[in-house]
Order: sequence, then structure tokens, then C-alpha cells
Amino acid sequence: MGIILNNISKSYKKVKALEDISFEVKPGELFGLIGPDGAGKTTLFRILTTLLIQDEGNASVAGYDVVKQYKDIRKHVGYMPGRFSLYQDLTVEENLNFFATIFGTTIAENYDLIKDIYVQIEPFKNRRAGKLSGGMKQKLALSCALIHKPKVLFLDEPTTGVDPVSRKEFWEMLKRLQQKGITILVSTPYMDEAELCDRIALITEGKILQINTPQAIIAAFPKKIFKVRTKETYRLIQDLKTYQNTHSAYPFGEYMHFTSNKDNFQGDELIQFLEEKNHAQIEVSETAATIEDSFMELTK
Ligand SMILES: Nc1ncnc2c1ncn2[C@@H]1O[C@H](COP(=O)(O)OP(=O)(O)OP(=O)(O)O)[C@@H](O)[C@H]1O
Repeated sequence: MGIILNNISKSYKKVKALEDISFEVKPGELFGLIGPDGAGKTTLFRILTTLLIQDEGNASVAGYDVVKQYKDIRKHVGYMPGRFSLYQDLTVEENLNFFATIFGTTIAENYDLIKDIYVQIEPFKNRRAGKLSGGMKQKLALSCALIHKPKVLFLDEPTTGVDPVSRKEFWEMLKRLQQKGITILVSTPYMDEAELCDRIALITEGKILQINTPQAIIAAFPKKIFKVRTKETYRLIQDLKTYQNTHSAYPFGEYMHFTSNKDNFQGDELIQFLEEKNHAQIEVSETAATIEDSFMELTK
């Protein structure tokens, strides 16, 4: 009941959106597709939900071939597209009823599955979807994607544009759905969310860079990372770019993350360099790698 992709490629005229993508999502797994805008995530979702046909390769979802058995897939999967997919002029309840009707079911029949999520928006059931906040729209869209008890759930950037509290709640909901046996493929550009998945695929420019558990990807990071800050951020960036011992240096929140091209590089050397460059309020300390560091290293 999982997802299998074998050598999937897809182009839009000259743009190669997906290039030879192969991976497997195990039944009951919460699997993340992590990559920036334009990486090819939406194209992959469209192929797996039978809305687009691949140029090469084959794929199956819940045991059904995406081309030959597209009707079966449509019955058994839930899809929450990246852009808001609901009818803005229908109320919360009307939207949910509409999706239930399409799938030949009712809200009451599958209420158990959506209860946790739907109770949070039920007080607004007479409000038009277009008038909901980002977090509430997202809960309604998820309820609609679940109303027919899908075996596999596809969520394309479900937390984009949603506030941090709602994002956290959303991931807690996903974990609960997973415990009910639903296989979940979710995409996100947020690297911190990657760590909440069982396994992730890092994807960019239509290619997979790495697939593993978030922990294994982080553990495989090959270098010591220093977080660095000085009074003048812009000048710090420029100076780190020209420093002979720099392997990589990029902004990470209010710090820069720095790795060196030298074995056994010590933070003191960096401090000395920054002092020579007349930086003030120098802070340098070693820090643990994150998925974002791994991603940056792989795309270097
Ligand atoms: N209908 C289309 N016609 C032409 N090019 C397209 C079309 N749809 C997507 N592309 C291109 O294919 C590439 C992959 O796009 P896709 O939407 O799959 O990426 P994504 O990772 O989902 O990014 P985003 O979050 O921006 O949608 C991009 O270069 C995009 O510009």
C-alpha cells in the first residue's frame, strides 16, 4: 500500500522538471520531499495522483499503476494541492459535503478520521472558505482530502504560508494520521519540518540528491560547522567569501554557518582572521549539522 517510482522523467518543452526519479515509500511511512521552489515536487505529486502523465518510467500507488489504473488510484488517495484547492464561496461545511458527495460518502460515515481536525474548524462551519485564516483553510483542505478514508495521502507544501503554531499542530495531526495506517507523502520547503519525517528525499532541479532518515543524513555531514556572528553581517559575508580556509559560508538565521577546507580547523583561527579584518563583537562556536546544512553541502 505504499508508493513505488521507477525512473520517472517529465519535461515541459525545454524544462526537465523530473529526471530519472526512483524511490519507494513504505506502507504506513511518513515520507518527506524536501526541496526549494521549482525542484519538481508539484510535478511529482501530479504524476502520482494521476493528473499528469510521465514521459518515462513507471509508478504505482497503493499497488495501482498510475497510468493503467488511474481510476483506482483516484478512489484510494487523498490529495491536498499546494495552492488552495477549496471553493472560496462555499462554507466550510458545504466544502466538506461537496468532497464527501464526489466520493459517494458522507461526513458522518468517516467522521472518526477527520474528527480531531474538523472540531477545530467546526465553530466556523457556516463561514465561507475564502474568509478563513491560513491555518483554518489548511485544516479544512486536509479534512476534505481525508473524507473518503484514503490509503495514501499526498500533501504538497501544506504548511506554506501558515503560522508557526499552526505548522506545529499540523505535523502533530499528520503523526496521528500515520498511526491510523495512512501512508503519507508530504513536500515542504521548510528544512526544520524534514526532521519530523521517517525518511526524506532531498530534491533539487528535478533530481534526487539523497534519500535516508533525517538522522542518518545529518550524521553523514562530513565537516565541523561553526556558527559565526559579528557586528557587521554584510562585511562578515564578504570576508568569509574571500578567506582562504573557507569551504562554505552561508546565512543561517542570525548567524553564518562556516565550514573549512582544512582538516582539524579550529575556531581560534577563524577568530584571529576576523580580528585581523577588524570585526567587532565576534562570536564563533561549534554547532551541530542540520538538514539545511546537508542540503547546502549536497547542492554545492
Ligand atoms: N506547466 C508547466 N509548463 C512549463 N514549465 C513548468 C510547468 N509546470 C512546472 N514547470 C517547471 O518545471 C519545474 C518544476 O516545477 P514544479 O512546480 O514541479 O516544482 P516545485 O518543486 O513544486 O516548485 P513550486 O513549489 O514552485 O511549485 C520548474 O522549473 C517549473 O518552472
